[in-house]
Amino acid sequence: MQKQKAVFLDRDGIINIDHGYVGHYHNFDYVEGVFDMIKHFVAQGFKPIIVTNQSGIARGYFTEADFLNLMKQVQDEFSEQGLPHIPVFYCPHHPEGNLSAYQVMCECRKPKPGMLLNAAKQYAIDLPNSIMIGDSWRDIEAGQAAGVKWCVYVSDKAPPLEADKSQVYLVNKLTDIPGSIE
Ligand SMILES: O=P(O)(O)OC[C@@H](O)[C@H]1O[C@@H](OP(=O)(O)O)[C@@H](O)[C@@H](O)[C@@H]1O
Ligand SMILES: [Mg+2]
Ligand SMILES: [Zn+2]
Repeated sequence: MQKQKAVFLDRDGIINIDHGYVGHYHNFDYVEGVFDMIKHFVAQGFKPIIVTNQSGIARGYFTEADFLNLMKQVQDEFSEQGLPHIPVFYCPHHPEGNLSAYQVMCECRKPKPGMLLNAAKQYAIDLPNSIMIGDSWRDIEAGQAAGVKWCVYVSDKAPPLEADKSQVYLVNKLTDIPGSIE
């Protein structure tokens, strides 16, 4: 099967403003410019895929059903905005979660690359030509561990002192992401 390059997208802080454990659509505010940013990468042949830590589920702040319902509404908005369906890979776990079913040291919670590797298997993704965009350094580490070509760190916070900043674009906000990344 022909492999395709992906743009892996963090959710909270990239798709929506990270108000902290956003589990319901009434609290879901889209980041300015996010639809155009995704359209831009789609036009360049990247398959958008969301990879998101959702420890709010393990912490009992909202249920997995709440999350899935929220993401259905987000997909409806993507479609309204002329975007394709965007696959979502999520990690509901946390090692200190309150709900035992989700209280695990899993392989999918970023900075581990599990969600990106699963997506790559499921969608025949060309990881060495893919991109990871996130607002937390753990997103960048997940992308680097998965072997993507470039990462984009969207934050006004500096990377950690010991960070490996090779192949990472550092931008303050989404609309500062360069038009072409290679
Ligand atoms: O940015 P993504 O991966 O899409 O989702 C992050 C969220 O699950 C939450 O992740 C939490 O981190 P902990 O999971 O508590 O370490 C905090 O950063 C919250 O502010 C944030 O809303
Ligand atoms: Mg985030
Ligand atoms: Zn997990």
